Formats: sequence, C-alpha cells, structure tokens
Amino acid sequence: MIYTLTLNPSIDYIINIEKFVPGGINLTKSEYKLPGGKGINVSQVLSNLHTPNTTLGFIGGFTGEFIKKSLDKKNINHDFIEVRGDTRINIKMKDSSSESEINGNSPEISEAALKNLKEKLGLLISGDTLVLSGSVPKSISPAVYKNIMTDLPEGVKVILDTKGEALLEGIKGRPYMIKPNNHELGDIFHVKLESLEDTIIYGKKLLDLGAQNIIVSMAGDGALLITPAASYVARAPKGKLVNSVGAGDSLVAGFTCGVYKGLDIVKAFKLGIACGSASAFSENLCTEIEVDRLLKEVKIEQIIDQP
Ligand SMILES: Nc1ncnc2c1ncn2[C@@H]1O[C@H](COP(=O)(O)OP(=O)(O)OP(=O)(O)O)[C@@H](O)[C@H]1O
Ligand SMILES: O=P(O)(O)OC[C@@]1(O)O[C@H](CO)[C@@H](O)[C@@H]1O
Repeated sequence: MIYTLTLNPSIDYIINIEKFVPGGINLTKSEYKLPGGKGINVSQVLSNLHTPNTTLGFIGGFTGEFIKKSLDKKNINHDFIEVRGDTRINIKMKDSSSESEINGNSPEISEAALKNLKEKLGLLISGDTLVLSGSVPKSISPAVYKNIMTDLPEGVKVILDTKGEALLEGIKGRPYMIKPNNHELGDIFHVKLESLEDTIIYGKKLLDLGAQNIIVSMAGDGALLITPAASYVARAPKGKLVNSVGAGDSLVAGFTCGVYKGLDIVKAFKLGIACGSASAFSENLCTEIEVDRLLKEVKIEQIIDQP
C-alpha cells in the first residue's frame, strides 16, 4: 500500500485577479477552495491514476472537516489524527504578471497526537511506500521525518519532499528519493543554481549526505534525476501554464506510482514529469487522460558527466 503523510495540510484558496493593486480593493475573476497540503495532493493525483493509497496527517476544525469531506467525495482513503485548532488556509493568488502565496501556520500538534501518528506508522509493512511531504509545523522538531524513517520497519520505501532544515535532517534517514526544486536546493547551500552542471554538483552533495536518489524540479524547464550511477534531464512538455500549485506534488505522485508498479527509475521519472506538467496546464490536479497525452511528449536524456 502507498501512504502519504501531510503534517501541515491546508485549504488552498486559489484566486485569479486581473491586476493586483496593493492597498486597493481587488475583485477576483475566479476562485476555488481546494483540499491541499503536499501529501494530500500526492494522494489525490495517485487516486486520479487509479492507484490505491491512504493519506495520513494532522487535521482540525472546520477547515479540516472541509478537507475530509472533499476527499470523501473523491473516494480517497484518509486516516487523519484530529488536533485542536483549525487546519490552515493558504492563499494562492495569480494575476496577469505573477503568482503569489500567503501560507498560514499549523495548529499546535500535541505530544499525544505525535504518539498517535507513531502508532499508525508502526503498522506499515515491508513493501509499503511512504510519501512524506510538506512543511513541518513549528511545534514539531525539524528532525521529525528522520525520526519517522528511523522507526519504520525494514523494506518501506520513503519518498521525501520538504525543504530547509527538515530536508537536511530528513536526508539522514536515507530516503529512497527526495524532490527539492532548484531554488530549494540552492537555498540549502546559499547559492543560486543557474546551470544544469551546477545543479548536478549540488544535487550530488545531497546524495553524499544520505539521499539515495534525487529529483530536482525546475518548473517549465523540466527536472533532473540524479542517481549514484547516472544523471538524466527531462524536458517538460510545452503548454499554457494555468495553475502551478501542486505541480511538484504531481511529479512526486507520478514517480511514486511508477516505482510502486515496478517501473525502472527513469520510466517512473518520466511519468512524474508528465503528471507535473499536466497539473501545471490545468486548473486542478492532473487526470489520467491528460497524463497519458503528455507522456508521449516528455523527452529524457542521460547527461554524460564531465571528467
Ligand atoms: N510552466 C510549466 N510548463 C511545463 N511543465 C511545468 C511547468 N511548471 C511546472 N511544470 C512541471 O511540474 C514539475 C514540478 O514543477 P515545479 O518545479 O514548479 O515544482 P514545485 O516547485 O515543487 O511546485 P509546487 O510546490 O507548486 O508543487 C516540473 O518538473 C514540470 O514537469
Ligand atoms: O507549507 P508547505 O507544506 O511547504 O506547502 C503547502 C502548499 O503550498 O503545498 C501545496 C502545493 O505543493 C499546497 O497545496 C499547499 O498550500
């Protein structure tokens, strides 16, 4: 079984505005309220790909109820831990020139809620896959993902998508795959990554620190897959960017689905790219039809290492 974990879910309030006027009254052209948080997005895409999975995490209040009802409507299995306080609302605003985000804080996560999570994760068995996605609430240690990996039974494959300290700590748990974007990778080393060569050099430093493989996503420029044996670049299909929220999660979902079904790592990467781009080209997360169409357009090349 595939499990996803979102420690800090959200309702994503996605608004489109003609031209944002700071300090003025702005009217929306269109708006959507969607269940969000990275692991929850991964679960939604997995379900769109007809891949059974269960989504775990902390949820609370009226916003948490909205998320549960939305997932129920889509027949997505969830097994959340209820916490006091409201799950956050994240605003994603797009106007004619830019996309901006205002992300809220997580409610407080108690020791009892963490213990409950540990019990649930203790039920995973060899052959399961666990996707650990998103930011860590302030009330939890940034080492939480590493601690989860340390406690997992042998044979559970972990895919980790987070950033900053949680990522650096998490890498010590030797996840099978991590997926920073190029900005998140650069931030870790306080550099701006401007070429594929540099991105590979810094990506490999994360392999040295413990990650087994790494995908570095680069939005419309596609992504890099870096393994100990070889590196590959995927060029993203061309299309009209409609909503990039969840594109990275869709990449993670496609990759996870591929690996779980036994595809080799490069084919799973290709499926991930098709999912990421299909989501970027749609208002909501990708569907299987869109993914199948784009899969034919994804081009992957192996990068020959410079001596
Ligand atoms: N403008 C675009 N055109 C084509 N494909 C895109 C575009 N933006 C994103 N993608 C696809 O989605 C993948 C992930 O995108 P990105 O690097 O933006 O992830 P991210 O930063 O983790 O996103 P998020 O946090 O919003 O989910 C890319 O590797 C690419 O396949
Ligand atoms: O604050 P985090 O956990 O890093 O990211 C949260 C978030 O931006 O990630 C998803 C898109 O990837 C959205 O659904 C959600 O609002």
